[in-house]
Amino acid sequence: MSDKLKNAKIIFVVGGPGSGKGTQCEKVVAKYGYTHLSSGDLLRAEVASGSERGKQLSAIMQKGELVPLDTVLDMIKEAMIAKADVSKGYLIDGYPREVKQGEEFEKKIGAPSLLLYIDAKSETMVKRLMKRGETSGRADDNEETIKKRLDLYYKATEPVIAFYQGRGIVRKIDSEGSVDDVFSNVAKAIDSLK
Ligand SMILES: Nc1ncnc2c1ncn2[C@H]1C[C@H](O)[C@@H](COP(=O)(O)OP(=O)(O)O)O1
Ligand SMILES: [Mg+2]
Repeated sequence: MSDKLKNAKIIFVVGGPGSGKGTQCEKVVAKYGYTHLSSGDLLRAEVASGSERGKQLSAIMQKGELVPLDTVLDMIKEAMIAKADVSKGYLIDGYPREVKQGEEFEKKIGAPSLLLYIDAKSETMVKRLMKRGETSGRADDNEETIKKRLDLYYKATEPVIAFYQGRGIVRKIDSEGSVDDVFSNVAKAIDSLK
């Protein structure tokens, strides 16, 4: 465990692609002063840098697969430490994608006090992603890759939710409603932490 992050408040934000994780996290940042770290955004930044590591990541991400665990975790940890002095807490968005990732996170960084499970129907997620794809420029926002990402989500990530349910830290948030309606429930869950 890292010293600088010893007392950090950590929230895992888990949900399918297009469920609205990023959208809700931005609102939490604005209201609570948390630091939002999206593992996907960190990885895409690495790809954009043109580094050798970025090139390898790019190939994996275009196929809709998961990148190696250590790579993601190192990037998250570096980003957390960089914000340790100013952050009220951390939203870890899109991670853990599988149970093993959660276990490694806890070994290297610390334990989450809450898991926000952003839940939308798969038709809703597909619809939102196709719309996002019109402007996002994301290589994985296309019909074929979306389908793979959803399959992988149900297979690998749903067990993550079950795992943390066992610890009693999961708050399930219905994400079918408007952005503001969803956020009012997100805010309740975060308020319940204090
Ligand atoms: N409650 C909501 N209602 C309608 N559209 C929403 C929504 N939450 C998010 N969206 C839109 C914004 C994006 O274009 C798209 C995916 O949202 P996102 O926040 O990028 O999802 P994620 O980060 O979970 O992949 O859906
Ligand atoms: Mg996102």
